[in-house]
Amino acid sequence: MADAQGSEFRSSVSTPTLEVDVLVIGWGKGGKTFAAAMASQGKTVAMVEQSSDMYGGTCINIGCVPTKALVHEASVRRRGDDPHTYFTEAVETRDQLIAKLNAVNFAMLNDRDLVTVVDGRARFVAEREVEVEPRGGGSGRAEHLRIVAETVVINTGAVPVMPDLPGADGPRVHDSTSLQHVRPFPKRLAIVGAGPIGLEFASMFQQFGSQVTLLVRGERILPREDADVAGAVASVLTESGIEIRTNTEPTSFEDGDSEVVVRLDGGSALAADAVLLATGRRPATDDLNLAAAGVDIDARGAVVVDDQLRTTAAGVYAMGDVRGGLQQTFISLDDYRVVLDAVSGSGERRVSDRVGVPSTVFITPPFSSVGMTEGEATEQGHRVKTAFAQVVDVKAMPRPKTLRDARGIIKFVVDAETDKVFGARLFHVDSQEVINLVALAMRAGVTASELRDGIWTHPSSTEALNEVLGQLRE
Ligand SMILES: Cc1cc2nc3c(=O)[nH]c(=O)nc-3n(C[C@H](O)[C@H](O)[C@H](O)COP(=O)(O)OP(=O)(O)OC[C@H]3O[C@@H](n4cnc5c(N)ncnc54)[C@H](O)[C@@H]3O)c2cc1C
Ligand SMILES: NC(=O)c1ccc[n+]([C@@H]2O[C@H](COP(=O)([O-])OP(=O)(O)OC[C@H]3O[C@@H](n4cnc5c(N)ncnc54)[C@H](O)[C@@H]3O)[C@@H](O)[C@H]2O)c1
Repeated sequence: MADAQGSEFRSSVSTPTLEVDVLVIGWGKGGKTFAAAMASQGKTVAMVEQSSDMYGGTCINIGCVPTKALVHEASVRRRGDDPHTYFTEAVETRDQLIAKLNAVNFAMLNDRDLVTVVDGRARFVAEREVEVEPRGGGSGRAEHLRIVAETVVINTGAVPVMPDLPGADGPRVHDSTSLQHVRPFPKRLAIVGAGPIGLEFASMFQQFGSQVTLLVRGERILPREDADVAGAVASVLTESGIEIRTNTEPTSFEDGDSEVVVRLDGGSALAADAVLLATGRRPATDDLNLAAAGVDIDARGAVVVDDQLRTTAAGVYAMGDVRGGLQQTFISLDDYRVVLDAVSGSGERRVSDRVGVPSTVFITPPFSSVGMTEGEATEQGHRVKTAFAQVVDVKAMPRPKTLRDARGIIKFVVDAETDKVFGARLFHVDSQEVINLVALAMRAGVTASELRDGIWTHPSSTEALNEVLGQLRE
């Protein structure tokens, strides 16, 4: 019997079975795009998502978009605004935006005749066969179901790594999701970990009015960056009022009547109103019973894939955070392109084709990077030319001054022999946009001289290229 969505149902006394061409487990960026593409090709598709709060995935609901909405609200707060009231209103603005995006994402798949949205948690019971434990409260199909498919995509994302320390499960200790709705607003916030989440929340909460202490395990933040670049970022954060404590990590969290005390190795302690554990995210594979599907995972729990994102089981692919590698939305999206090509294209696109992958950490101003650092390029034996400029000194770049934020630096690392760009670090307003231009130049083999002599709009942050790339020295 075919249901309204065109998928075949086999009813047994025990559990009804849905047979589809394509099963996507988890509403991540890559998976949802793949589901829509497959339906456009006339395939029947089942999308299983464990929470209606997550239609659209991490990025839309708890990751990139809501945090960047909060980053923006924090950056336009005036000094006189009461932090508690201002934060409460900012969270309401965030919530309204996210509710809309969640609904749009649900409709984007659910409105398609060939797609069945299933509300529940999927668990493999055999090769390309899952059982779904239903979850109520959503708008999709919520019933105990088996789903059998020809092609399966695992797109279950990642979950926070919470250190196994006494008190880490206390009421004032948060992950990046719960801190977005923290009540009351924390006057003092301690953040453990200085990856993208730790840095972004430190910058954001400092601007909302918290006294932020950033606890860094190593000797400095951004340990993989050149020392001049990492030092410039640390200086701006420190000058904005964030306390950065290096070479330290917590040993326990003691919850009291009105505060939490963070005990640190070395014997010192820190009192705070809230703690953020920003200690990394690991692939969400624990409950998938992947062994039943013949899908291998590595020591970190990531699904093992080849260069075209095939798992160790025929017909089963993995995309995004769950397969290890860079945890970024645009990587999940590019994973979709690789799998689409493997399933229904020329089959030539590969993960290893990627060149010049940019990224931005959304502190204020944003810190954007692409390609190699100076240290990496010289370690590889290249002769390099570099340029390093303070944004405030770049005369051909009035844009940051018009926005009243001329903080930051620009660094370029260029091949002294070919004039091609090895890498760039842009730490200034608009850098999240300019870095994409530099990445494209790297991919297309555009030289540093061509970027230097480019015609760019005025006043824009891109204009910095005219001046800074004129300062390259060996
Ligand atoms: C606070 C924060 C800020 C971030 N900011 C940025 C940023 O600015 N830019 C950027 O590029 N990246 C950012 N990231 C990273 C980015 O959000 C992720 O890399 C990206 O969303 C991963 O997408 P994905 O396709 O792997 O899956 P996800 O979007 O994580 O989706 C996985 C889905 O699977 C569901 N699921 C899990 N298990 C099951 C199961 N068994 N059955 C059914 N459903 C299941 C989950 O509920 C979830 O909806 C941020 C992350 C966080 C946490
Ligand atoms: N703008 C963006 O692109 C963006 C923003 C947010 C998150 N993300 C993605 O989300 C993922 C998770 O971010 P994250 O910042 O949580 O992870 P991360 O792995 O980048 O950083 C975690 C940090 O916590 C430290 N740490 C771990 N355990 C610790 C402990 N017990 N004590 C002290 N320090 C400890 C680590 O040394 C590390 O510096 C990242 O991979 C990132 O790509 C991206």
